[in-house]
Amino acid sequence: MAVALPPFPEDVPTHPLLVVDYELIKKGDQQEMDKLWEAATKLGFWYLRNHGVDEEADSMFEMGAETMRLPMEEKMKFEQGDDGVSFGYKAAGANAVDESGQLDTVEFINISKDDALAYPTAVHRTYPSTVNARMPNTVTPFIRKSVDINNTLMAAFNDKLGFPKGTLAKLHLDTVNSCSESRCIKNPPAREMASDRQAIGAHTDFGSLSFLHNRLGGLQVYPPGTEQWYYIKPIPGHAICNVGDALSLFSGGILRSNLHRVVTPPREQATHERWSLVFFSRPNNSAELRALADLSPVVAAAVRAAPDPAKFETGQTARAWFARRIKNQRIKNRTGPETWRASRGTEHSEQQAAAVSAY
Ligand SMILES: O=C(O)CCC(=O)C(=O)O
Ligand SMILES: [Fe+2]
Repeated sequence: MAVALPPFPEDVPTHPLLVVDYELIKKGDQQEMDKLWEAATKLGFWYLRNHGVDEEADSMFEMGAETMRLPMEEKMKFEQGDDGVSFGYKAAGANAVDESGQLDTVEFINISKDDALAYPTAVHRTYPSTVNARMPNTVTPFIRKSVDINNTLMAAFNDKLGFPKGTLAKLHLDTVNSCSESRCIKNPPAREMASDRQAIGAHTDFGSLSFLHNRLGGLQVYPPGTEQWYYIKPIPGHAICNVGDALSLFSGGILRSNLHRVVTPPREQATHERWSLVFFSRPNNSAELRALADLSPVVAAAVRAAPDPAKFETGQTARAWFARRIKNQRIKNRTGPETWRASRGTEHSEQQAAAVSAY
């Protein structure tokens, strides 16, 4: 990863994101809070600067590279399986990227927050030696800092949404099990695959907040009110944050969980390996995914104004929602287009259909 990477090209369709300063958010700066709110409600994506996690992220990329270099046979001992569990290793081609069953091209290693915080006790599962070796000095510190950042952002949303203090915090505890995890992702250079392949298919994130680090382009969003995919340009020192389904549901749709995907990096960047790193905050496993209208008049009004208020009553716990989505994107579980449809979250069905045919 020490190789110099070609710059992100100027001539591809790119969507700007608001830049939120984490230090200012921590200080409670009102203008910065307003910017965060605008970003989270309109597009659901923003850049985060001054987050202080660059060193830990670099070490996580090293851990990822060491892990992906292990023999396939070794990695497969830690494979995530087909039962809706995400923790562990996922090989390239294990997931569908669309209704037709095209295969994804990324391999990744997912490490549970619960396992990292309790290490060396295995709460959910064990990991490859390359992960264990870096658990105390790399993985756990990265996860701790990421949890802190996501919790701080969630506290800001909590107040703007009109919830009693600590409402979202209680739904995202470190003391109960959740599907929260870190993910280090490797996508091979384009010469090793057809360049029109999707690395990760169009999706909304399954949990509450995602904190993403990438170096090369390839991430694209499908903004509301458009009918096109746009690249998000990676900017050094800027993480990319986005809202997932759970926060969108808790907030009665006020916070936006937007459709995105990963494709081959643009132009000259395509011939390079693409690495990315995410920390996903997800609710307590037992949390029910529904609009918390009883806890906030703001959310209650949003639900009343929604064209289809019933969609905020999922009848599913965070754990069940997540397992359903993971399980139905696994290619081994595919029976037909209905399996892909069963893997969907809060994606707008019309927007989803337009996005897939626009590819
Ligand atoms: O690799 C990226 O830039 C984004 C990854 C992503 O969207 C995901 O893993 O959910
Ligand atoms: Fe995502």
